[in-house]
Amino acid sequence: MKTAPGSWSFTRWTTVDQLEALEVRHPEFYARLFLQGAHLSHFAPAGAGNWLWLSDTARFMTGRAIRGGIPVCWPWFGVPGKNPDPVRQTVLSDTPHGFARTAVWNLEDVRESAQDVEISLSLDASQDFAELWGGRASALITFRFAATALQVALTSTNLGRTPLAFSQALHTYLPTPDITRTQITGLDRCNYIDTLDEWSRKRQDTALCFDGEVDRIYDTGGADIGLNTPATAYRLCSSGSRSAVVWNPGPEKSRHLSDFPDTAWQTMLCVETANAFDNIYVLNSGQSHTLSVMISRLEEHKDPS
Ligand SMILES: O=P(O)(O)OC[C@H]1O[C@H](O)[C@H](O)[C@@H](O)[C@@H]1O
Repeated sequence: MKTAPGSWSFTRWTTVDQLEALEVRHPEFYARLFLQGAHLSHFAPAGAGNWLWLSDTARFMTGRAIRGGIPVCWPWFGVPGKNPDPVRQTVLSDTPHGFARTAVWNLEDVRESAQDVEISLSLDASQDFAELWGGRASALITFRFAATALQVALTSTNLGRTPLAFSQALHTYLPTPDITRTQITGLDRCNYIDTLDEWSRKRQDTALCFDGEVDRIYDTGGADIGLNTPATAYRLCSSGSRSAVVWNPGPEKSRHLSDFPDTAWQTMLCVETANAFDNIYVLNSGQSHTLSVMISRLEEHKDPS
């Protein structure tokens, strides 16, 4: 059922510090979605805590990326200079992760039912970002919240006359009670770029465990990814994605990160649904591409160790 503003049953506008957000209080789940960055900070089925990690020192300020939740990195991922030529040539800025995560998106649609809520936001990147980027494109993002899963789908459309290259990520921050007892499955036998070892190419032979800083771009070919923490297990099923970025800043880098407590690396990690480096994609004029992830989680369980 599509509903107009004012007739929403579960969704309402709210303001957090300087930022406007939509808050969904559905009997089955809670969510908070900021217009700036199309940034989801909270998703929690009834009776559960936030499935997403959000920094205790996150700031909700105009033009500032929120530390935690799901930042949208678009139309480029990472440092522009590290992107392959077709992406780098379009970028006119040094800013990492594109402009979408600090741009104000437009509300397109809210659909509510007894089972789920869907919210769509759009960003027109055809003119306003000309100082930062040489492309002309639009982005449409749809969040679908339900008791058992969170789904995010980001569609990019090339509005220009010539082919346009993109890198991108749904930069999901997830919580763990203890990063040293956290494991990622589904990446074994995948090749990856180790950005901490001069961007050398390596192969993952086992499940991925953490014993310090990790910053890697995996070639997943679209495989599902599992995350096992001492408290629970997540499953991330993607489509339109050929990369996964796994990031934990470790103790040293944490001290220099904005809006990030020094010890927070012990209780978070990012598993990013992406198309990056070798897996950038090029859209012809008028063509669209959708990147999506569905995140589900087991009930919290007692630490087995
Ligand atoms: O600090 P930010 O710009 O939000 O970036 C945070 C992190 O994002 C990604 O995971 C990159 O792979 C990391 O190299 C980067 O440090």
